[in-house]
Amino acid sequence: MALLGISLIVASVVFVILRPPPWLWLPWQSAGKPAAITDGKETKASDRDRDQDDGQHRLKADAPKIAIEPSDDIELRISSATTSAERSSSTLRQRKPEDGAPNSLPTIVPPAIQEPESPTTPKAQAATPALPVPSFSLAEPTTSNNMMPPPPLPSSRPNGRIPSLNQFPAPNSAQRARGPAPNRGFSAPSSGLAPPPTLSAKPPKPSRQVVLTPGHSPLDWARISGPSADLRGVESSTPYLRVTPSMLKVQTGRKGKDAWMAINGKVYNVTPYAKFHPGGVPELMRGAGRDGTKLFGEIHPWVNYETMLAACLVGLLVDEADGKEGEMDKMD
Ligand code: HEM
Repeated sequence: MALLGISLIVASVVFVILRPPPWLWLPWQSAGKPAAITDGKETKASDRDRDQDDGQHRLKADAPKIAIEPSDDIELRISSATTSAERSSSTLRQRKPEDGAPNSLPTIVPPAIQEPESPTTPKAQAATPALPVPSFSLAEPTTSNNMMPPPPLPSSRPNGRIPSLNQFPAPNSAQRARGPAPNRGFSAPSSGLAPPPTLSAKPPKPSRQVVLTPGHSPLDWARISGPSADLRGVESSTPYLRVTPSMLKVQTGRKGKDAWMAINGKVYNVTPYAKFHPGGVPELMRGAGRDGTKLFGEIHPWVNYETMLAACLVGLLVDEADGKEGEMDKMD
């Protein structure tokens, strides 16, 4: 008898384990985690029968407990499209299972915000440039096709000379055949843009002019050596002399005698001019008692000595024989 009772108890426990009554799940479902959403297709027939047996009580208890289990299968996708209504909408959707099984969970898609077709106030949108904006950097130069190539490097010049423009006028032109223009100097045929020889020559020597004493400026000399002045240092009634080299040689400016100087066949008494000479007295006396034509021309050929020394003209430089003839004529 006791064995029969124990067997019934064991059988009841086994039955309860195998077929648990629905009321046993209520405390667990309310206190534990929410029940998983199950699809009707996957529900076993026995479970459907059990649910039907539970009646309205089971439906009321399970209906509000439909929830979404937070799991890795649900992702939040925010669309960044800017051209449609999806721009400002976010879609919460369920990812399909990897194994290709049918989607068993419902998809929850929030309603998209419908923008009006013609908004009253236009929205500002970032203008999309038609062409890519070029960017500059100090990095290595790229070989992109839309970039302007660098300028060509200057070709190596032979002899390192600066290139010159074409010669003008052309060598075979009629203008060149007539010769250079008057008063324009002579230009080298191959000069091009090269500076004229006067600019490319050596720098001029430093000035050797001296400081003249007061009252001996060029203007003072011009004033005292006017047309009516006679600075020859001889008798005013004496005509122009025929000066021989022997006569000239003793007029050195020393021993109480005036300094005479012959320039281009004319003999001048330069003693009155000595203190007015910009080059100084010693320089002027280098040509005293001799023919100073060459020396004068080497230093300042541009000086108009004939006008400046007109009042100092003594006579003409003649040969010794011509001087003798003059002496003979004077005696006759
Ligand atoms: C043959 C003898 C002569 C010698 C050695 C001589 C020497 C010199 C020297 C060294 C100078 C300075 C040049 C300079 O600026 O660096 C000079 C200037 C000058 N000399 Fe003579 N001279 C002589 C005859 C004369 C005579 C006869 C005259 C008179 C017309 C004269 C008029 C001048 C004038 C006007 C200057 C200033 C030139 C200038 O500023 O460009 N010289 N001379």
